Amino acid sequence: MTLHIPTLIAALTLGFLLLALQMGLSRPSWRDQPAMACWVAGNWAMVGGFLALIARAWVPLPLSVLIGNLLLCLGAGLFSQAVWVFVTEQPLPLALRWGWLAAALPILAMLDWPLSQRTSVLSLVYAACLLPAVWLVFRHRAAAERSLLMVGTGFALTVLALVCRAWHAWFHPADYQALTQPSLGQGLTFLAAFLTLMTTGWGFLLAGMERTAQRLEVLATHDGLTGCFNRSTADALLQHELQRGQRDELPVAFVLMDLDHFKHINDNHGHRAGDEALRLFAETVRSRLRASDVFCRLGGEEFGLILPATDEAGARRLAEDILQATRLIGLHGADGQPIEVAFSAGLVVAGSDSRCNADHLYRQADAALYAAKRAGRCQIALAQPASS
Ligand SMILES: Nc1nc2c(ncn2[C@@H]2O[C@H](COP(=O)(O)OP(=O)(O)OP(=O)(O)O)[C@@H](O)[C@H]2O)c(=O)[nH]1
Repeated sequence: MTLHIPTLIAALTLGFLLLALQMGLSRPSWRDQPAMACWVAGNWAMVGGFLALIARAWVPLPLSVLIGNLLLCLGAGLFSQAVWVFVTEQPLPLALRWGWLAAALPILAMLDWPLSQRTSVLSLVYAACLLPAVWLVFRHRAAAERSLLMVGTGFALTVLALVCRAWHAWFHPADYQALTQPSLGQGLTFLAAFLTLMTTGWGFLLAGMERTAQRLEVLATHDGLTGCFNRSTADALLQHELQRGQRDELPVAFVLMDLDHFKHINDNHGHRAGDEALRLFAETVRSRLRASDVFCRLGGEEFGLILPATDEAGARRLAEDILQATRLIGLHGADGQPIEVAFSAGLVVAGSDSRCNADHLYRQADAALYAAKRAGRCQIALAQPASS
């Protein structure tokens, strides 16, 4: 059995071309997603590389070898760079970019080498271009999207196929007299290397969609400014925790916090300072919570804390601690003036035997908060124990 190499090259060229066209046509510009833009560029480099290899029937062989291999090397480097940008959200380190350029230089020196030796060395060069991406994906596997793990695995298989091709070309030079020579070994390693590389493109697209879906989910459930859960998520979580508390016979505390004289911060120091106060307050609170506590922004400068398995004494201790820490937030206005940040809070505890619902608890906490404001602010008021 042999594999017809010109047919393989034509099929792979078409495959990369279709992928590049689909990615290019699905969006006029990937400028806001540099990783995808990089992958699309890599696809075009692959198409160009294969076309240059095909063109050896009409152009001088050294030109076809030089341009074809430079473009294939560039394509592999761009795929690797796309994964790097996707995972780290940083541009590729300069040293790696120069490293890839240096990796492509031996092509110049190999123009008059026998095809078998050139194939062997170039296969290792392509593999080296992909290795940083494989290393990066598996290093970040815990945080990486599942589809990105498929990309990393695809790259690893490509590297393996390229190493096999390098080995095969070195030890079976008779199979590599010409690129179009019918040979099972040459055809299989060629097909395996470039087919795995092409299919990682679909995995990369899926990883991009997976990340977009995750970000949309965070946007739908969280507040963009502070990173807290938003109001609708808070309502659902409070109801859920109340039901769990009743089932497990454990109390659930709810603390409703409202920043004091927040309008003054906005009016005197501007909305940016107001936003910064909200962000710093959220950070201060978050640094004091247990993993099971739920922190949410209920609107404007009003925040809620849902504390499962927490009694009144525990909730009050935590709220006092947060109040003290909030007063130590060192925020300054543009004029250098210190900005005082403090809050008033209403605290309510749903006992393990109470049957109250989230609305009821919220109303009680709100009444207690109102009492704290009327009593002079910067304090925590306790509501009557919640019951149905
Ligand atoms: N900077 C900023 N301001 C906000 C945001 N959301 C709401 N606000 C402002 O927060 C202010 C709330 O003012 P008030 O409801 O009078 O509350 P307050 O000044 O804290 O008064 P007390 O609660 O009685 O102490 C309003 O000026 C809103 O415009 C936000 O996301 N960023």
